Amino acid sequence: MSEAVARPDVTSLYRSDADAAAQREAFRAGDVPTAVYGLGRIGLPLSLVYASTTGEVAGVASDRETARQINDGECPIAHEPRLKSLLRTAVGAEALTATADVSTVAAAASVHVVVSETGVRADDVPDLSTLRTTLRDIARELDPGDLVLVESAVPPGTCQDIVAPILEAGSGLDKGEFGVAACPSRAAPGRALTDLRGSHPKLVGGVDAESTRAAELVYDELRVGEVETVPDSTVAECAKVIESAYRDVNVALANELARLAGELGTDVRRAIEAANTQPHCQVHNPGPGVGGHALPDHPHYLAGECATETPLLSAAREVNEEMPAFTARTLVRELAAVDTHVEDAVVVLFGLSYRRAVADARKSPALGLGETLSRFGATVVGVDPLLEDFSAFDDIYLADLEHVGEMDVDAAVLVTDHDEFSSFDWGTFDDPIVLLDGRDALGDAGVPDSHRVYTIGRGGD
Ligand SMILES: NC(=O)C1=CN([C@@H]2O[C@H](COP(=O)(O)OP(=O)(O)OC[C@H]3O[C@@H](n4cnc5c(N)ncnc54)[C@H](O)[C@@H]3O)[C@@H](O)[C@H]2O)C=CC1
Ligand SMILES: CC(=O)N[C@@H]1[C@@H](OP(=O)(O)OP(=O)(O)OC[C@H]2O[C@@H](n3ccc(=O)[nH]c3=O)[C@H](O)[C@@H]2O)O[C@H](C(=O)O)[C@@H](O)[C@@H]1O
Repeated sequence: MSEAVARPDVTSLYRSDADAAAQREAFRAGDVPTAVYGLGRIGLPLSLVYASTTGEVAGVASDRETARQINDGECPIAHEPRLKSLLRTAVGAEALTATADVSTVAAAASVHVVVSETGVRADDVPDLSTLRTTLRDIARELDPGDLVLVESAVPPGTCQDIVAPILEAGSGLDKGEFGVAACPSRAAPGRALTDLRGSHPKLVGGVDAESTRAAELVYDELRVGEVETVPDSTVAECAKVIESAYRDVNVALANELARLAGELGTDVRRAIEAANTQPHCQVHNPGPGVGGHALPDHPHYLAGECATETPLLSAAREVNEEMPAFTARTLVRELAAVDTHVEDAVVVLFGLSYRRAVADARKSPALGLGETLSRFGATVVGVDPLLEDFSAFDDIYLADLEHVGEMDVDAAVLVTDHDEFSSFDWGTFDDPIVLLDGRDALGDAGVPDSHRVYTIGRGGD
């Protein structure tokens, strides 16, 4: 008869005496108590990935009602494939327990995963206030051997200069008694679970080598995809915001080129497509603006504290921020071409969220476009079949997709290319209208010849 082998008692990972195999086994078995702080668009899917790996995770929600919802198996995040069913399974198996009681969870956990929201203030200075509060809560309960993993996007240097000092000050521990690593989330809403599991490598960089090692071990267990360790936490933080800056600059190039379409008298989208057949050329798509919390904010994280100027990043931001106004001016010109003054016009914005397939209006191009057209005197109506929170749009009228075709309108702007619009029958607008396609996505339903069409980057009829 074989004797049962006692599992070594491994409850924390940083500077653990146990060998790597025992640490991995303990982590997978749920013996290393883990907490995820922030159950939002990224935190909730991430906590479920942790839960399905370890069988036991505590999730900290912003308030009791959200915690109750999650514990009842109700999913507060919509339009995220497989999230609902995974949540029900995890809650049913008691693999995820949500609470708003940060202290109790922090006291019990030895791996602390921080997914608090970060952003910029109105003056574009990075706003880490929620992250700091979360860290102070964790610090009060921090024990030797604990590991703090920062998934939030942050300015380079944050783990070294802000996270570790807050944890030291609040815990009375010294650096080297606990671990800290930047493990920035690179997941995109709409495919969060797939991305978190491993569509692309997970970047992991610690404030010291032992933090990197322990963080690598965690993500190796969590993911089917590769884990890429980088020299330190600042490299990991920097890489994350470089990705957004690259995309912002690239889209700015596309938008600047698109603005030349009229004067060049050519289809710039087609030219970009042709240029991109050269593998070294990967120009992105022009559009009515760049929104969300990543591309507009992260360039400010990169150089905000540096004395060296970054004119390219600033110019890209300016070009992209100007796109809603460019779109509004283009619409005014197209309306004038059919003898309609903008102040007499009813204009419908199709898509209010910042990009396709998300229910999120943060920094959406539709905000600036709606404001500008309203300021010009137009009556602005918005339609978005995905969005649930329209509070940012209190100065425009709202309509639903089923009935908007019955309205008497002068123009429509396709701001966001939600799939739901691809089968919209533009012929339901009986009278000819101006149709401004911001995304080159008018769909399969055909556009009656009587409508006047202008596509950003391609030009007009
Ligand atoms: N949404 C996205 O596309 C991506 C976001 N990220 C980064 O992930 C971080 C989180 O972003 P999202 O999930 O989009 O934010 P979110 O706003 O959807 O979720 C954050 C949630 O966590 C709660 N929260 C924060 N700290 C908490 C604490 N200590 N205790 C309890 N609740 C707490 C907030 O109240 C909020 O409900 C940000 O730094 C963001 O830059 C990274 C990749 C993609
Ligand atoms: C390619 C991708 O999905 N990048 C991520 C990005 O997600 P985000 O939701 O901000 O989407 P995005 O596709 O970059 O779009 C941002 C904005 O830029 C606009 N946009 C984007 C690409 C393009 O060719 N043209 C364009 O106008 C979009 O319409 C949107 O308004 O930011 C996420 C984040 O950091 O929050 C990051 O994790 C994701 O990997």
